[in-house]
Amino acid sequence: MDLLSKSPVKMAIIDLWGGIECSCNRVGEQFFDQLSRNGHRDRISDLDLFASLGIKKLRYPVLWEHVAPQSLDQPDWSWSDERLHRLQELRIEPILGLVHHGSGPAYTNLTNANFAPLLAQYAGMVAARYPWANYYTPVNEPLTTARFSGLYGLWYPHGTSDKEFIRALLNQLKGTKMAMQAIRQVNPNAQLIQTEDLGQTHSTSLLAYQAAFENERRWLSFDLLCGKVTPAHKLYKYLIKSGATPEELLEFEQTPLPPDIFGINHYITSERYLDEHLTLFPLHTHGSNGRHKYADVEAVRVKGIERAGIKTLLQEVWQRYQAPIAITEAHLGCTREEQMRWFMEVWETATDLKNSGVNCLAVTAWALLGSYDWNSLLTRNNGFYENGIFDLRIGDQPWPTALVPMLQSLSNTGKYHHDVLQHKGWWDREERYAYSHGEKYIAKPTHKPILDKNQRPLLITGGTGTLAKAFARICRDRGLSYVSLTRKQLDIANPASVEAAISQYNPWAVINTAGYVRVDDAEKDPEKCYRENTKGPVILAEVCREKNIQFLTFSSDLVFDGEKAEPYTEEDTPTPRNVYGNSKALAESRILKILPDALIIRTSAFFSSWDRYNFVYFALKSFLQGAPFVAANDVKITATYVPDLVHTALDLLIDRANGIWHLTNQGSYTWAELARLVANVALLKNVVIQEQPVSVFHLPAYRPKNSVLQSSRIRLMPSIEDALHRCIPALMQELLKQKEVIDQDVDVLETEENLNRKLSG
Ligand SMILES: NC(=O)C1=CN([C@@H]2O[C@H](COP(=O)(O)OP(=O)(O)OC[C@H]3O[C@@H](n4cnc5c(N)ncnc54)[C@H](OP(=O)(O)O)[C@@H]3O)[C@@H](O)[C@H]2O)C=CC1
Ligand SMILES: Cc1cn([C@H]2C[C@H](O)[C@@H](COP(=O)(O)OP(=O)(O)O[C@H]3O[C@@H](C)C(=O)[C@@H](O)[C@H]3O)O2)c(=O)[nH]c1=O
Repeated sequence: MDLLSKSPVKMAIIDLWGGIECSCNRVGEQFFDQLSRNGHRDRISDLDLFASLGIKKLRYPVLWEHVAPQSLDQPDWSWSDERLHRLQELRIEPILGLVHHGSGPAYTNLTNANFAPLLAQYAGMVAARYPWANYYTPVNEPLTTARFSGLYGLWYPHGTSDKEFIRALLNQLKGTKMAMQAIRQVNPNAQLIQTEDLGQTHSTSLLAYQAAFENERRWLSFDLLCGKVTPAHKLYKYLIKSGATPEELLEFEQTPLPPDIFGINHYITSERYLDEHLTLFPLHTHGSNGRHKYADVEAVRVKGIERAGIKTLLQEVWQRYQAPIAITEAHLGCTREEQMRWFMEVWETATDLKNSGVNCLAVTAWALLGSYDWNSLLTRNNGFYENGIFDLRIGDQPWPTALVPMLQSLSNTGKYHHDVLQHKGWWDREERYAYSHGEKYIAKPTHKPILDKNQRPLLITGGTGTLAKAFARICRDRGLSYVSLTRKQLDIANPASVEAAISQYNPWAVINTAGYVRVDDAEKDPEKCYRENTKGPVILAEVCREKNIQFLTFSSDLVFDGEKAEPYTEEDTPTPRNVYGNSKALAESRILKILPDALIIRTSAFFSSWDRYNFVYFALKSFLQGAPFVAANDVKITATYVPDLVHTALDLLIDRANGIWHLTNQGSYTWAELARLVANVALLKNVVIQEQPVSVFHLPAYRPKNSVLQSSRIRLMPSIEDALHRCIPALMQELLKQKEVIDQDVDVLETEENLNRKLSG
């Protein structure tokens, strides 16, 4: 047998690199510093976590603004010495970043002629300090930084003209060339990995000229460094008109310093769409180029626009420069499975290109620790956090998300399988659209469940229940294959019924939302309550253990007796004082004995606009009816917005979290205080809330005076007030449709028209 012809073609494995979001941009006199925000500045142990991913190289900051903030004569190398030494021990090759969306220390800035020579001086000092370092990105994304600092006025020196934009760009690129020359004085083998954000601009026919301009401009950093900007270059005249001198352009042409590796940073938002039909687009997307006013939106949201996508863009880089390429930033701020799908798409594309002859070296898992406030383009400290490969909102150390085992497998074998990857990412699904090319876009919500026979689904029990319906809805939105079974289809307390359903659907995880939730009825119907809340979940746990299936189930704040003055955390021992609470506490301990990997989420007091059996709905309905609302003022709880609970539970499940977790929205209120907050958020005046001790309700089941849940493990659930602002507009719409609930006393007109305007902000 001729082995050669038979042996399968050995697929090349590209390298996995990593990188920390380390922007240090200046806005006015304030520096926005990601390394301080993500705590890496004080947590060297992160480097060991990064090493565990199997990364070969790490984009690592030795920022000018950090080492020499006052002057180049007083550098402080202590931080970078310690870190680079540790990287050497960990055999991780650093790619040293000297300026990352910054304008340099306060004694320079992007439009200052001293920027380039001072940067070169700093770079020479870095190379002298770390002569063994072989890879450098002196300035990350000079074009993006020049746009934000010289054209859009967002970052220092806040320029808003082509002149300032081009000056900022040329100074960064001159600085890059001089920096590499200074570095190569010390280490002649030092390589330049020049990074740039790469996208493509699409448009209406009227704005095709602007799109063409932007599609040429995107190459400027690379073209200038490669000496391609000759008088024949399409943007040569624009550069001269914008203040570049023929001499300085000639110098770029005659002394090129091409990147050794072209670093491509590509985001789902990198591709843009320009459209002059302003009325079709929200105000915040409107802008102008001084000639036309138009909206600038993500092309991925526009129906009728064929995006180039990462493959085509990388092929364009290869055709244009015929040089080694690496994806130097692959990151998507989104839910867990979407982050995994995005990275896998970029990884597989780069691998295919490599195997089709494009010299694609690596993909960089970017923002390993996540990033802060990119939704305000790093101009505000609002604490808006996007997790990365590690999530900083879980645990007291960076929490390894489901992307960690994925990257470990990719760096090892180039391959990885997870059931959530079998589905298209939102960027390829119909529901991504918000606009249409040249006409108003009418969304067509898709309600069909996602069950694809090639995918192992999530199996949701208790299908007719509040939580089950919310899981189904959100699984659809997240493209997660699922099957939701009602009691009739799957009785969790009947072993045969459980075996049958699990063999039929072969789920990768079981989400048990089934249960007996009538707390007061349970006092006189304990057997049924223990059957649904204890026996059932234990049977599910046993079968999941046997079949090596993940298991998520829900418990309650009512496992506690409320005697404690402070909030209850996961460390507190359950002390139930009613049948319902006891049934839940019993289930928790038995399940964790059987299946320590089970994920048990304790939560409390649901509210959402997707059901009518919750306290917020009752209160709002009473207020609109002008009826007095009686609320207990001696029972303190934490309330839970069901959509937030479901999203976080799914992320924890995909991350293979286990044990007991407290998941409620942040904040604690008495029921009376919660009712008042509801009225305030709904902007309802003249409501009557009668504050009474809970005893007036004569509830058969004991209610703890304090069942406030707090988590010592997770800090990502939004506040109750924030959730009410997202819940109440839809709930009001729902209620205002019910004519009978309207009472003149509460200014209905105010309510309907103005309220929705105010509530939707
Ligand atoms: N609601 C809340 O505020 C809180 C709820 N929880 C917990 O969250 C989970 C979901 O609660 P929620 O959605 O509000 O409850 P619902 O009452 O809305 O839903 C419970 C579902 O479980 C089903 N069910 C009950 N027993 C079985 C069984 N043996 N086999 C299959 N299905 C069964 C019920 O079916 P059927 O309609 O046929 O009875 C119902 O569809 C429960 O475990 C609850 O204890 C925790 C804290 C707060
Ligand atoms: C309806 C209503 C309730 N309340 C207060 C009093 C009392 O403490 C509590 C009782 O209401 P409920 O019966 O809805 O809540 P309760 O049964 O206590 O709710 C529980 O449901 C189970 C399933 C859980 O697991 C718990 O987390 C919790 O949410 O609400 C008022 O103050 N005013 C009202 O109008």
